[in-house]
Amino acid sequence: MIKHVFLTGLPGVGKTTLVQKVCEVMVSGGVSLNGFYTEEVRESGRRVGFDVVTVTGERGPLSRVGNEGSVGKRAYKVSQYVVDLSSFENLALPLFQNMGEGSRRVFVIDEIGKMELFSQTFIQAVRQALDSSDCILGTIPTPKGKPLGLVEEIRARKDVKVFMITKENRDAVFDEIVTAVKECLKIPTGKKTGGTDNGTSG
Ligand SMILES: Nc1ncnc2c1ncn2[C@@H]1O[C@H](COP(=O)(O)OP(=O)(O)OP(=O)(O)O)[C@@H](O)[C@H]1O
Repeated sequence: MIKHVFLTGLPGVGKTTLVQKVCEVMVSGGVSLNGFYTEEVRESGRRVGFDVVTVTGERGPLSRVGNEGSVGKRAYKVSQYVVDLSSFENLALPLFQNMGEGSRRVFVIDEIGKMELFSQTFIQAVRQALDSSDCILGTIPTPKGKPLGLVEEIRARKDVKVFMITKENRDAVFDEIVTAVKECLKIPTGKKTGGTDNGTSG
């Protein structure tokens, strides 16, 4: 029985767009939504960092091009970006406070990547969320370089379905993702279910 759905794939293949489209369908079917997206921030056509944007539209910086000094004590670097962990935690962590209290709720976690994983509190919150009754619709990076502990845990769970997204399959796989999320929420899909599925589709 699957409880959560994650999309993986190379940067820019369309994971966030798919999550947003799936959420639109779910909301129009009466499902409530919580969680956050990560959005790139551009200035004069150049990427200068990433913002965290909650599903209700609150926004704050996750990272910016710069040096550690510009963020203060709790700053970490990923490539040329300095991660503003306090800002990330202030915006993202409160969203996890009422996990599993609503019925038929999708919790968006876009994404669980290197920047977000500097926060141990976030890691603990995601672990709790995985064991709550909310359906997580999240994104994780493709395996590359050093394994990211929590991401490996997610991939290994029997109650998680992971879809591998490519530019070629991103339109075709949409209906399958909607069906998987409905299964997590126990919304009838007209499709027979059976056994556990931890496969990587696509
Ligand atoms: N089905 C689609 N058809 C056309 N363009 C698309 C489609 N899906 C996404 N795009 C475009 O591709 C770009 C990247 O999409 P998106 O941000 O969803 O990718 P991503 O995989 O989430 O990227 P990242 O890993 O960097 O967050 C965006 O400009 C988006 O508008």
